[in-house]
Amino acid sequence: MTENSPTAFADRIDATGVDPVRDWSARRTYRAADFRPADLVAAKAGRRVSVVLPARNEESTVGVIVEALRTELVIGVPLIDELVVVDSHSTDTTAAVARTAGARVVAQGEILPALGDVPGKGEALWKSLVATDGDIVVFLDSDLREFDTDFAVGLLGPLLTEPGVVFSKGAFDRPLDDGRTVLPAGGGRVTELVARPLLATHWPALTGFIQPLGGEYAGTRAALESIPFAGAYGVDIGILIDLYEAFGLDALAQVDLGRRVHRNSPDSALAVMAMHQHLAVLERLQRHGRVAGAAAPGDTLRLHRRDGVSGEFVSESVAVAPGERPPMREVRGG
Ligand SMILES: O=c1ccn([C@@H]2O[C@H](COP(=O)(O)OP(=O)(O)O)[C@@H](O)[C@H]2O)c(=O)[nH]1
Ligand SMILES: O=C(O)[C@@H](COP(=O)(O)O)O[C@H]1O[C@H](CO)[C@@H](O)[C@H](O)[C@H]1O
Repeated sequence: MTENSPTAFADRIDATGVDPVRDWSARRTYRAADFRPADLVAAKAGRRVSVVLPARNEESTVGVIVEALRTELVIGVPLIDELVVVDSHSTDTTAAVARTAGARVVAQGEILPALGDVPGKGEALWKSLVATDGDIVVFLDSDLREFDTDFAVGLLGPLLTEPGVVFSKGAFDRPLDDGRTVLPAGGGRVTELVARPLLATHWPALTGFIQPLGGEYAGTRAALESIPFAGAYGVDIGILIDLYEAFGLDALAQVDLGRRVHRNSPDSALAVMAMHQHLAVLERLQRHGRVAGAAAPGDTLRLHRRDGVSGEFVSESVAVAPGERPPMREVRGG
């Protein structure tokens, strides 16, 4: 148990009105613009940085992302020491496009073959730890549109400059591409309908994370190699929960990366993704002793939006206490 572990961390507003999540957010929310690549190169102080892109059938976007990272943050300034694409059983030209753009491409199935291979993003990220050697590892999705290398700079910022921070997660606006146009909001459907309510119920301390499922995050190798990786799309929420349980909230940070546009899957695919969240959370409820009765469930849903005036993210808390009524026959004395 760390000084910030759940049993020590007052997960909800206490009697004095102190809101620990709001205090954490004020202390550990950064902006990509807070960090300059050249300053971060100096801050590396001998540490190596690996950037990993898990990619399954991303031929239309992976090349642009790799080329931008290589041009600006490998050749332009030596911030990134290795740029690796994990080819996650693609059936298109993802591997060739990524290689041509300058990435080292590793086939997911060829890493740790003795341990077999499980389809899914979680396997790609877990195996990437074997295929890379950086002291800090940055994960970026390969289906991003409008990619900006500030995503990597921002995520590396707190890890290279804030002692004690072992993990940083991207925060951003989530437009929704409905196939005809890109709507300004509406993305992050599994986040809003599944992950955020699950965390509000079981891990209120993590409700300050604006995008708990976003695929853009970074961690120290030591921290990432100390926790299990949930399979498939449960990996993202699993890493967040397990690093919180192991290192406490103040070791985690989030960085405002602006706006994130990616390929939006159909609802049918999101149902499977949603089930991955439930399975990852259920496993962690048991593992971290948050079984029923160990702690009162959260009763507040913290919603985030970008303020039109300040341009900063603001949050509002909605009380959620549905309660329950007893069987009517008991009320009637039956
Ligand atoms: O089996 C898989 C599934 C997904 N991905 C990658 O993981 C990232 C996030 O997946 P996806 O875009 O399908 O999720 P979404 O962002 O739509 O929730 C993308 O770079 C995918 O190419 C992967 O490497 N292996
Ligand atoms: O945030 C979400 O709800 C989902 C789906 O996003 P959209 O509704 O398609 O914008 O996307 C995220 O979730 C996946 C599962 O954790 C991550 O792997 C993806 O990187 C992330 O984009």
